[in-house]
Amino acid sequence: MSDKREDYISWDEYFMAVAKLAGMRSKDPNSQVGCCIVSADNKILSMGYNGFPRGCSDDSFPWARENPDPLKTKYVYVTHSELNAILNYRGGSLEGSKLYVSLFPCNECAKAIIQAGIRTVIYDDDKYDKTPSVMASKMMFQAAGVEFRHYKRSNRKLVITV
Ligand SMILES: O=c1ccn([C@H]2C[C@H](O)[C@@H](COP(=O)(O)O)O2)c(=O)[nH]1
Ligand SMILES: [Zn+2]
Repeated sequence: MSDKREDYISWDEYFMAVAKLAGMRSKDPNSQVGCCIVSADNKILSMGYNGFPRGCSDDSFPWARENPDPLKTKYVYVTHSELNAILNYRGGSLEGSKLYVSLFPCNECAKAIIQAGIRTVIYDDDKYDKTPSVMASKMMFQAAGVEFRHYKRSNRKLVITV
């Protein structure tokens, strides 16, 4: 008779939780986005979160969403979680991999995802779904044959004491 645990987390729970854990590193006060790239055989290849590029200090660059001067907003500086995860990968090709992300990718990330050869996107939040950026992402994914599916929340609470 097997003594195997039965309440272990699923692959989807595991990778989305890792993506969200990465997002907890973000200094963005409004949207903390995390990403986890996984091989076709379920090995974690890379992770990323939204943040300013190396050398661009969180103490000198702005996290504001709105300002009459665009140079005083975060948007022109922040590197998105998906791009960071792609750029953080040091192993060669991401061809055929899967990408878990806590927020649906914007059009710029969609381009990078497609060009990196990532084949599947599993996303959680889709709060910007009616924006031209996300609509463009979906059109590009469909044209490029990148599958995207909404993460089905189990609503399980995972408690980690650190
Ligand atoms: O594909 C994406 C889209 C957005 N992000 C990051 C970029 C920003 O830091 C936030 C969005 O900020 P809002 O205040 O919600 O406009 O999310 C990303 O990492 N990936
Ligand atoms: Zn993006």
